[in-house]
Amino acid sequence: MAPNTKNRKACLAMKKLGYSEKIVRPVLKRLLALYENNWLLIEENDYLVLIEALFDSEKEKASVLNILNCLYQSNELEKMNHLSDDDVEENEPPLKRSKQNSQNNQFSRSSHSSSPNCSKQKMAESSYEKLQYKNIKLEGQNLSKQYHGKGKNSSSPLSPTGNEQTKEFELISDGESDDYNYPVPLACLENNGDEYDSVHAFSEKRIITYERGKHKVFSNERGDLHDDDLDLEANLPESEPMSYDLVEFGVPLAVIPPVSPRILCEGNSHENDSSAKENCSIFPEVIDLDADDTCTDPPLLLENTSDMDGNHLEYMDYGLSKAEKSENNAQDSMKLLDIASSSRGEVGISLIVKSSPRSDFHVPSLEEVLKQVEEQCLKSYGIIPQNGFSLLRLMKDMCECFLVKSTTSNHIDDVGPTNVVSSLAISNDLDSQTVPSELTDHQISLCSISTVSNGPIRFQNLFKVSNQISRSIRSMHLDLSRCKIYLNVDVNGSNEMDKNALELNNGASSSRTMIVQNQHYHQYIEDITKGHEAYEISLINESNNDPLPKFSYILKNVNYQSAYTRFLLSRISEEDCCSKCFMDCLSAEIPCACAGKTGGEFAYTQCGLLKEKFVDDCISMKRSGQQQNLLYCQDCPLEKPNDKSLSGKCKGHLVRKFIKECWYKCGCSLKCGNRVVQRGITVKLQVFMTPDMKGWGLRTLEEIPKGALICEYVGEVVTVKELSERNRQHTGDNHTYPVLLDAGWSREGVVKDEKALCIVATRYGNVARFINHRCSDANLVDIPVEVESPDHHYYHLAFFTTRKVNAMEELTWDYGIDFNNHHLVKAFQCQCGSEFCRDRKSTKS
Ligand SMILES: C[S@@+](CC[C@H](N)C(=O)[O-])C[C@H]1O[C@@H](n2cnc3c(N)ncnc32)[C@H](O)[C@@H]1O
Repeated sequence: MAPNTKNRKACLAMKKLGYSEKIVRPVLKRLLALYENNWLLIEENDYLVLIEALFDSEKEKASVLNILNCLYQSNELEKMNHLSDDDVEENEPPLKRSKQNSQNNQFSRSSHSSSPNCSKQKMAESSYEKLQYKNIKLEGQNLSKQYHGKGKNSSSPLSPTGNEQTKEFELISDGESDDYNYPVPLACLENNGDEYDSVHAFSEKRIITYERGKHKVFSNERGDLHDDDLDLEANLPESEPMSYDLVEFGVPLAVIPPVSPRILCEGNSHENDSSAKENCSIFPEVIDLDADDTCTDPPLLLENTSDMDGNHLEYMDYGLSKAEKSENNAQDSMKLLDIASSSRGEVGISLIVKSSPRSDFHVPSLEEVLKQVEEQCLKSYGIIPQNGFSLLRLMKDMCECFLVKSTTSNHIDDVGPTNVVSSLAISNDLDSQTVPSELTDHQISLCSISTVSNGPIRFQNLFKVSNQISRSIRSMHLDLSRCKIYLNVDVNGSNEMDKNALELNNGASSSRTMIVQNQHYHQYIEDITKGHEAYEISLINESNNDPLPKFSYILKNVNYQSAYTRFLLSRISEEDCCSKCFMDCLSAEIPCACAGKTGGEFAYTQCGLLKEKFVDDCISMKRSGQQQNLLYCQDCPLEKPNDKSLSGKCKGHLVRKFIKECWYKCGCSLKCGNRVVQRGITVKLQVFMTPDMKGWGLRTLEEIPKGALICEYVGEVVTVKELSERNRQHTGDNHTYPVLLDAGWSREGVVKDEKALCIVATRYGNVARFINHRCSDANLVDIPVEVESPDHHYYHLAFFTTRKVNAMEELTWDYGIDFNNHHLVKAFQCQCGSEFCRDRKSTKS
């Protein structure tokens, strides 16, 4: 398909969601530039990235609107009065309008009272509100009609309680959406008779529709709303035999692949790419069926030039179509961003900034520039600081990416492993205070070359990476963040080395481990999450030939057949939620209701770590828990699932400290007080084969401070009954350990085994499924986090560090196993190696 047709298709698809072509085109153009005209990425998941980008651009517009409202006073925008509603509607997509309506209602209330004199602003706001209100009403009707239609027609085995679902939905759409700004996903229900054939996801509206076989599944990001949670097995046609393979390849609900991920797999043979792929066939690569349609224009050769060592560099221009280029060229003869690689595998990023001549030009400190740009990025793109965003990281990622992309051929053998290790070891010599007199192959260097002349100023950054890296990027993990960057300044021809050497990972000079792994491993996967997590999580096996773990990576829990985790909004009382929270609660004078759960104070510090005392309390409750903090239920579901004849005498459940996340009703997510169990991992982690018989394990490649959130334990939510059923049927899962959600039993009385829940991450899970057990002195502690549930029948489990963890340390948590008296699953023989190991059998052996 020609790009033009693709353009049209995209605009049409967006039109269905209420975005006019006028809005879509510029956003699409930006995306195409960003994704290097890779339509596949844009079309994936029914234009998910485009929808997200549209939301983002709408957000920006909303803030501009606020500013405009204020400018109103100075009459500068008087003419805006003449805009008709139709004009506004044309530019405001309905999806966005309903959301903005809710937010606007909140803000306008306060602004009315705080600025009584601003009458024009008030006028603008109230007419805006009217407009918004009109829209949400209409959409609400639309939605319930659509939904009821679906409910009635659906014969999905996924909906065992179809009536209930309709009831739940009515409750939300009729009464509460207005009050609580419930982001009801309207437009995506407008199916127009077309079948959904893949995952639909809306980042803001948080709806995902997913169809498997003939069934449609609707859910929002919080998993709380309507219709069916994923019923993995019941959802398969009856004629299809239920096999694990089917499950592994199925796309579970809530898996929203943001981009088509690229997996680098290493087989035993480097030459044979296809065999490498086979090795990781559990993570099937996205195949570009439409390959002919993608823009296949070869990269444009802009100029040939040489690097500092006189090596030939090929500069390529990325991201702009020919038409855009000529358009740009008319205004600007200089290219903005060039990436170059030399025959020796060096990579250079060149950023050219044109400005008018200035006599006071001086080369600024690189640190200052980076800091300022980072701040601007955080503001402009709504990046969450906790996610560890840094410009250097971005540049590093870009270089790595470039190298990976440019070295998929078979040149790996060019450089021997010993060679690589030794040269990198030199580059990582952070002790050396002397600035090298010349840049060598094994240094990563960022050079700033500026020439002051009467003409425009040319400012160029050049990022050099050694050729060895490019050749062997697939065969080792290279952590560039531990290298130094030297700023080399060349002003008016006089070459002066700046003393301003920077380390890429600010202030982490204490951890000087260069993570270079030997080439003789059996398996390597660059990113087991396939791009789902914020950071790649690699997998490496240097120890044996064990098969790769078979599971599907998911970002949030999915419900297996009978597990019930949907909660009605009406069940959450006002004092238990923060319906009015929209800002950063942590800086509010009075903590919001969520803090009530953690003694009136937020569990987190301003910088997002758990407060030290809170961590310590959780650790000590857990450690002493085995003896003291146990609660006993009358009729314990855990003690009798396999054998009904057993007494069911409770062996005690641990009392837990809970964190309450503050986003259920207000949807304010990370901005708000207690941080949401964050799905993105903020440190680089690696799955590795443990040398001590524990199977795969998880380690960190970076130092982590105490109290940092690592990840949530994500998997299938199953009832205790279902779990024991599975255990009876299937014995093949050697390395699996379910987590029992048992914290609510003390308050709720008896929970029947049909209702009691566990999280199992054997077939579906996230990175937490690789975290091994360590008795007592583990470096992680699991803390229950209440998000949507008003009781403790269902909750999330999040892992936080109990102390500072060094790079390359294995991450472990205490499963709380009583090795002499195990509950649902047979305990393994503990190999944790802790001096406090509770498994007496294994400490003896
Ligand atoms: C949640 S999984 C952890 C990942 C697992 N090692 C794997 O290879 O997939 C739990 C399983 O890992 C193994 N395991 C975890 N901690 C262990 C330990 N301290 N000693 C021995 N085996 C352990 C057990 O087989 C357990 O059932």
